[in-house]
Amino acid sequence: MAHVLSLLKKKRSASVLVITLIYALYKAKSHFQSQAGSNGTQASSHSSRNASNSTKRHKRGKVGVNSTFFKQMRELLPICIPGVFTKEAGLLAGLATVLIARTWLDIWFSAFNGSVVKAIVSRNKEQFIAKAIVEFGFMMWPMSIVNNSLKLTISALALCFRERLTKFAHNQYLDGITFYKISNLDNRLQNADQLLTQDIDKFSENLSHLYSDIAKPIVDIFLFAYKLGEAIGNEAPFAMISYFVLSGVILRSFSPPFGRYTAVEQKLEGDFRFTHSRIITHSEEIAFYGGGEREKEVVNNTFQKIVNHVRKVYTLRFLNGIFDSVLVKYCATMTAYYLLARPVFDPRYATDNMGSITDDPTKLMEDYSRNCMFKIYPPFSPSYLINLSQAVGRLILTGRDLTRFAGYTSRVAELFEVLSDVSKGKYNRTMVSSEKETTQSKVVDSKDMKGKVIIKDGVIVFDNVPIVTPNSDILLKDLSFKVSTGMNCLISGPNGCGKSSLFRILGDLWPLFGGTVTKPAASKLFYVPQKPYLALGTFRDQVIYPDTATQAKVRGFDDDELMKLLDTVHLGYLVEREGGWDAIQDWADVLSGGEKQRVAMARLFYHRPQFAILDECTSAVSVDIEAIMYEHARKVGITLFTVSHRTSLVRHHEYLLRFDGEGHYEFRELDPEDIATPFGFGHGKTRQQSPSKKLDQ
Ligand SMILES: Nc1ncnc2c1ncn2[C@@H]1O[C@H](COP(=O)(O)OP(=O)(O)OP(=O)(O)O)[C@@H](O)[C@H]1O
Repeated sequence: MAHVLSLLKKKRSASVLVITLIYALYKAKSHFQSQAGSNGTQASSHSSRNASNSTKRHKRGKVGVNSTFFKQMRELLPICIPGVFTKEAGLLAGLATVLIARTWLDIWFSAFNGSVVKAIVSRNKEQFIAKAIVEFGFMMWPMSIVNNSLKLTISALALCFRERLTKFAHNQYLDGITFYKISNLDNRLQNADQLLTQDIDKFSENLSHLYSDIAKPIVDIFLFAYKLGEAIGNEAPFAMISYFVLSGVILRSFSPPFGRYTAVEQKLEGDFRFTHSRIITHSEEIAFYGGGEREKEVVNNTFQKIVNHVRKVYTLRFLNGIFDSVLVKYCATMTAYYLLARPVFDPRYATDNMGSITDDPTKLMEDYSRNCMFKIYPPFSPSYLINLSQAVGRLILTGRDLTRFAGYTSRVAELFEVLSDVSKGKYNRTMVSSEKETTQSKVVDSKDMKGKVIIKDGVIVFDNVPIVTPNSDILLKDLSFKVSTGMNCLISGPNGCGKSSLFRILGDLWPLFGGTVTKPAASKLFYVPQKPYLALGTFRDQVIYPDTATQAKVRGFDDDELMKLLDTVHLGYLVEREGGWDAIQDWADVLSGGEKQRVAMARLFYHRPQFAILDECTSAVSVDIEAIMYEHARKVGITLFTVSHRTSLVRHHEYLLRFDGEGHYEFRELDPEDIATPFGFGHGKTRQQSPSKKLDQ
């Protein structure tokens, strides 16, 4: 009686332990779900752009193995495996062959091990040598080759998938100016760089494993269930599989949404990476300001968010893992012991391969070891039951890992969706209303724009064109002016009034909401910014960017011709100083501010467009060199639009386009008075406009 009571007590404490564990898992899951949600929101709250990301995530709902996941996979798989006669399809076929070979070797090994155990138990030395030395010595080669071929094929497949996806993404991202639009007009993606580098890689890696993680267990389940059925009766594999299916269902309903946590983690990693890349990009400015401490605070805060998130995920994985192991491993082992021992203890269930009453002990040992004994040679297991359990267990764990994979899938699919939308001219943007302090997501489709573009040489005409920012703020309601070849135009106005925005519309960077723009083809317009972009490559590449050396040669520019361009901007000394045309340096660091601006002017003379937009691009150049460059531009027939506040530039221009920053502008001929008071407002016709308003108000 006392024994029964103590057993009952033990059972009760075991049940209490299990209930406590399930409760802890449930609490941790719900606590963490709310944390993960706020994490995503917190990480997203530092800008309106990020706010949209979190809104988007909420709208998209749970990241997991659901209909969205399968839809995303249907879109991504044809990119990874574009056809039957491709390298990827070949590798998949190869992988299937290797997987079948692996299963065959597992079956061979189970039978082989039984024979070795029998040889030992019956003290049969000849049989032992024939099996353990000769047969195994021969078979170890195919085992080793098959195992390593499996790893090789999976790695090759992952690389092929990554290559396909990355090249596909690059083709869209770097097609035209999609890369600009993704970060300036659409704000669904925050870290395109991370998506293109890390997330595609992780997705490819997981996808390549997925095939073997699903295909191999399925093949194994059928084969080993058949073999085990032969050995200990057909109900045994059926009972085992039913048990696993049931435990899989229980696990699925209790498992936290690891897929969503993976997506949040990737986003936090992207934010962290971004804070570091900003420090590298702006190192000089930060150093001058002595901003190290401030930046440290920012990067540490961003990093802390990752640490908190990952720590919580690990905790949850720990609790989930305990529950998993008990259910999938240990309870399964108990069930397996029971099924295996049944033919031995109950003659009704005995078969020729296990538990027959006439069996001698060595035969029983051989049968037992073949059917059950635990794994001794990873990764080959000598037992049907272990192989079967492992196959089902692997399938269940793959199902669980699928949620993590769904996280990567959702990020990569979102990248491709945004790339496709943006390249078709569809932007999704969160508008921030300062008056109502609200954010609102808005879809803009370039096809709905009423603006018209006419391509024509020798003239730039803006006819009632509104200057509207991507945030739908109207800087100017309708702008009209006409500049023909040879008529340089000076543009002035206070900061933020829309001078550069005008050129963004002219250069097709921003959509044209209305009116008509007449301009030459894009190749006949050239933009020179205040901070010139210096490319990776040789010194020659800086002058001819974005052409290549071969294209420059085709255009008739050898190094002597390029030297003449450099002499025009008084930079001839640079070639020798920097070690020749083929020298490769970090040009943004090596050249001074004025030198960079003069290299950009040499680049302008190399391209010799019909019209050039000079956006404060000579601010660091002395007035005399500036004059030489302007005269040269006129000599070679480049008509200039100059944004500048320098009075010295007035004499190089015929027209003035001036904004007052309150929605008004004037366009008129420059007259001698302007040299003294250059940008006096009101000499000519002034267009009155209401100040900045939202487009749809
Ligand atoms: N990508 C963008 N998204 C939303 N608004 C923008 C974007 N780029 C610029 N703006 C807004 O458009 C307005 C005009 O900017 P723009 O760069 O044209 O000014 P600017 O006249 O060239 O100023 P500055 O003389 O300082 O260079 C500013 O209020 C700016 O905040």
